[in-house]
Amino acid sequence: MALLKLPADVLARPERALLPPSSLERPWHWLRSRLHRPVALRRLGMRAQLPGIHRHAARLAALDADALRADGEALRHQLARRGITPSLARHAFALVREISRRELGMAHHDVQLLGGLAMLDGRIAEMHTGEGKTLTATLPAATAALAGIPVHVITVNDYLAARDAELMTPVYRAMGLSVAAVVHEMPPGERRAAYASDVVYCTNKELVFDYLRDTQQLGRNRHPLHAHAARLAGTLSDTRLLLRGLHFAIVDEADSVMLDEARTPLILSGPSGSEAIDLALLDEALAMAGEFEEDRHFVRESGHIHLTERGRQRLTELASSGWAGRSRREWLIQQALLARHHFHRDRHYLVRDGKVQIIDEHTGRVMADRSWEKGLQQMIERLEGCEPSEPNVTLARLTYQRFFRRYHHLSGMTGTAREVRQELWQTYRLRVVAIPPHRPSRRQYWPTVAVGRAEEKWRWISKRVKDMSDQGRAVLVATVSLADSEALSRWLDEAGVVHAMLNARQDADEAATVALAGRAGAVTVATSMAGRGTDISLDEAVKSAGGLHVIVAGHHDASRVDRQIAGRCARQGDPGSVEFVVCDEDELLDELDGWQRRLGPLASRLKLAQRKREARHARDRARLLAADWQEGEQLGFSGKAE
Ligand SMILES: Nc1ncnc2c1ncn2[C@@H]1O[C@H](COP(=O)(O)OP(=O)(O)OP(=O)(O)O)[C@@H](O)[C@H]1O
Repeated sequence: MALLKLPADVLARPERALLPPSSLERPWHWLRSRLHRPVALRRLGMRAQLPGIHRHAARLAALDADALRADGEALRHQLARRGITPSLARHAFALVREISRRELGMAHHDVQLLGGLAMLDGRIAEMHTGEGKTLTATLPAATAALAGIPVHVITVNDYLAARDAELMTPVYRAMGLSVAAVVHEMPPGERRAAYASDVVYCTNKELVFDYLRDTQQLGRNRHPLHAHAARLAGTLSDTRLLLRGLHFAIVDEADSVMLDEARTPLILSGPSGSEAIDLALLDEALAMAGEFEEDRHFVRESGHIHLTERGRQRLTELASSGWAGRSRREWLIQQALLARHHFHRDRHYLVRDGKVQIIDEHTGRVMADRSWEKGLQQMIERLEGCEPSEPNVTLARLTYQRFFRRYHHLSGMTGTAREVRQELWQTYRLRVVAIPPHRPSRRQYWPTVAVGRAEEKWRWISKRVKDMSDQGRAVLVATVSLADSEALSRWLDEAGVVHAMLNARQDADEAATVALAGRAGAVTVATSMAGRGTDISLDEAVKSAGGLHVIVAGHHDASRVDRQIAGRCARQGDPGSVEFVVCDEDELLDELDGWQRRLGPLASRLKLAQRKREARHARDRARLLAADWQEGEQLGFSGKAE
C-alpha cells in the first residue's frame, strides 16, 4: 500500500500549485466522478495492516513509561529520515494507540485504525456518527506530526476545535508534540504561535481568513521570486505571516466543510473609508420595496432578486425624479427586496445590542464580526432600526474549493459522505472509503409524524417531550431556526417542562449544556448548533430507560444534516430513538412549485423539496467552481500561474 504521496520537498513548499483541468480532461473527470463508488476496504488492502499494528501494540504495551518515550523518539528520527513508509506508519499507529490507552483510557478500535489509515492515504473515511472520529484523527495527525509535517485538523466550529484539541492534548503531549487550537477571538500574536504548533485544531473559516490575511501581507510578493527578493531587501519577513503553509489537512465533517459551506466564497473585507451612507436613499428604497409584489414585480432565485418588466415599470413610477440613476436604482431596490423578503430575523440574523449579527446557516452560530456585502448589511440594519455600520470593501476573496486543493495532503472524515462522493471526487479528487461500525447500531427510527399548522406541531412535540422525559429518557429537540426553537420553548414553558436551550442567542456555556443533556429527564431544545460533532454522554439510568430520544422538528436543507442530527442518539452501541415531526407550514416546502405543493402525502412532498434544494445547492457550487477556474488565479503563496 502506498502511503502518503507527498513530494520529497514538502516542507520547502508552503502549498501545492493548482492547475485547472484542460478541456480534454474535463469530460474524463466528469465520467470518472459518475463511476466513482465508495472504495471497498478489501481492495485497499488496509485490513492487512492491522496484524502488524497489533504486533507493535503488544510489544509497546509491555514497555514502561520511559521505554515507551524512548521508542517514540526513535520512531520520530526514523520518520524524519525515511518519511512515512507503511511499516513506520504501522509502528506510529500502534504507538498512538498505546499512548491513548494510557493517557485517555481509550484504545483505538480496529475500525478506527482503518479510518486512520484511509486518511493517511489521502481519502475520506466515512465513519458513522458517534464512532469516535475525534480519537481516530489522532492516528494520522500524530504520524504526520512525528514525521515533522505541520498538521491542520479542521472542523466546523470553534467549540469543537477547542474541545477536540483539549481532549486529545494528553496523547500528543506524551509523544513530545505540541498542539493548539485557533479560535475566533485570538489576537494575531497568539494565532501565529498556535499555528507554529505541530498539530493545530481550527475551523475552516478561521483558517481561510488567516490564509487570506497572509496573502494580503505578501502583497505583490506572492511570486516566489518576488518574495525572495523582498526578503533580501528586508521588506518582507516571514514572521509577519500567520500560517506555515498548507501541508497536511484532516477535515472533520468533511461534507459540511468542503461542500455545504463551499457555496459562497469567503471574503476578507476592510473599511471602505468612502462617503457617509445616504440614509434617506435606504429609507426610500425600503419603502418602495414594500410596494412590490413577489412574482409580479420580482422573482427570487438562489438568493438573488430579479425584477420583472412590470417591476421595472413600477420602479420608474415610484422613484421620485432625480432618485439615483437607473442601474443604481435597480440595485438599491434589489438590496431592499432581499432585506424585506429573503433574509429573516431570527432565522438568518438576530439583533443584539443594537447590532445585526449574521447566523451561520450551517452551524446555527452567530458569526461575529461578519457582515453582508454591497450595502445589504446597512439595508437590513436600517430595516431593523439599528445604527447603520460603516460599509466595507472587499480586500480578498477565496473559495473553499480552491483553498483545500492547495494542501499537499488532503484527507477527511464524516458520517455522511456516501451521497456526495461524486462531487467530492470531482471537486477535490478525494475518494470515500466506507468504514464499518465498531458495533451494530441500536438506533430506532420511529415513523414520521405529519400535522397541519405550525402550532399543532409545537403542541404535539411539547406533549411528546413531556412523556419521554417522564419515562426517564433524555430528549433533544432539533429545530430548523432560532425562531422555531424559541416558539417551542414558549410551548414547553406553558406545559411546565423545564428545558435547556442551545441556539445563537443562548450560546453561553455550551459545554455545560451538552454535559447535562444526557441526564434522566433532561430536555434540550437546540438549533443545528447541537448538530455535527455534539457528543452527549448518557447516564446509566437514561441508557436503561432507552437512551436519548431525538425529535427533529422539520427537515433541513440536506438529508445529510438530518442524519447528523439523528446521529446524536445511539452512539457507541447505546440505545436511542429518533422521529421527525413535520407540518404544512415548513419552510422547505417553499422549494416546490404549484402542483407539487399540493400533491401526495406531506412526508413525500418534503422529501421532494429536500431533493430539489440539495440539487439547487449542488448547482450553485458547480457554478462557483466553474467561475473560479475562469477567473484565473490571483491569490496564494505560490504566485504561480494556475
Ligand atoms: N476507542 C474508544 N474507546 C472508548 N470510547 C471511545 C473510543 N472512541 C471514541 N469513544 C467515545 O465515543 C464517543 C463519540 O466520539 P466522537 O464524538 O469523537 O464521535 P464522532 O464520530 O466524532 O461523532 P460525530 O459524527 O457525531 O461527530 C466519545 O464519547 C468518545 O469518548
